[in-house]
Amino acid sequence: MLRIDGLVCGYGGSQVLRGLDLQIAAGESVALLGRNGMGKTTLLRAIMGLLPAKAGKLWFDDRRIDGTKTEAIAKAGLAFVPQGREIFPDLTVAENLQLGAMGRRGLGAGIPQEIFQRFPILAERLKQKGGTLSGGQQQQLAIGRALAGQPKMLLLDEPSDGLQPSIVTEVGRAMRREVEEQGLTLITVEQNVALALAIAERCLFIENGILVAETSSAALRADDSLIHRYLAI
Ligand SMILES: Nc1ncnc2c1ncn2[C@@H]1O[C@H](COP(=O)(O)OP(=O)(O)OP(=O)(O)O)[C@@H](O)[C@H]1O
Repeated sequence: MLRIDGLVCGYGGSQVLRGLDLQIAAGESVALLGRNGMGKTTLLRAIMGLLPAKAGKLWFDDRRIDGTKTEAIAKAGLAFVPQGREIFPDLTVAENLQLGAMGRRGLGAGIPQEIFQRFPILAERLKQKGGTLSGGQQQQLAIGRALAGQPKMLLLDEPSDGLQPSIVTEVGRAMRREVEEQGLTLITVEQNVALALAIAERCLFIENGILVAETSSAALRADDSLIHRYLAI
């Protein structure tokens, strides 16, 4: 579903991604792990067309997407929930979700009801302004808004950031069900290894802008030496 060959990308003259290769099949849930500053967010932004590739090729559903505008990439079925959950604080929960639905599916698209099964709190807060929700509720709204467009693939950047443990567990369960029941393909960047293991069946390790190791979540649970090598400070 997603294929990246030799991606080089960065800011100004500095390269962050240095020839990164990656393949993700439809229906897979993959966690991207690595120390701070190794290029995880940069990779998600490059996939969404928010940062231009300096070299390399990207395909989504067999279509080249490097050099493509973000709007067209979103229409093709990719959605991104950035770190810090960028919701519209002055719009209500319902309006946030409505915009997510229309963004990809066009005017008149309704909010898919599965979103309220995933995140029941959103159904209770429909008329409340996004900015008045707690951090955990805003994260659920940000993910719900992305899912309202019924994407084929979702890119999630640090969903646990700033959330209390019980909400992290709830978000993890909701994402796992989205993968298993809706067939969503998912890439999650996450520092919280427990959450990454709960969401993903495959873990990729990034260091200095390339993928340096990969393993199944089951293997990582049994042997955490890769975590010590690529995540310990
Ligand atoms: N807008 C920017 N302008 C210049 N440099 C940037 C910008 N954003 C990130 N960088 C730099 O690019 C490198 C990779 O950053 P990136 O955010 O991709 O890392 P990360 O692996 O996601 O880590 P973190 O968990 O810290 O976000 C870092 O050295 C960072 O300082």
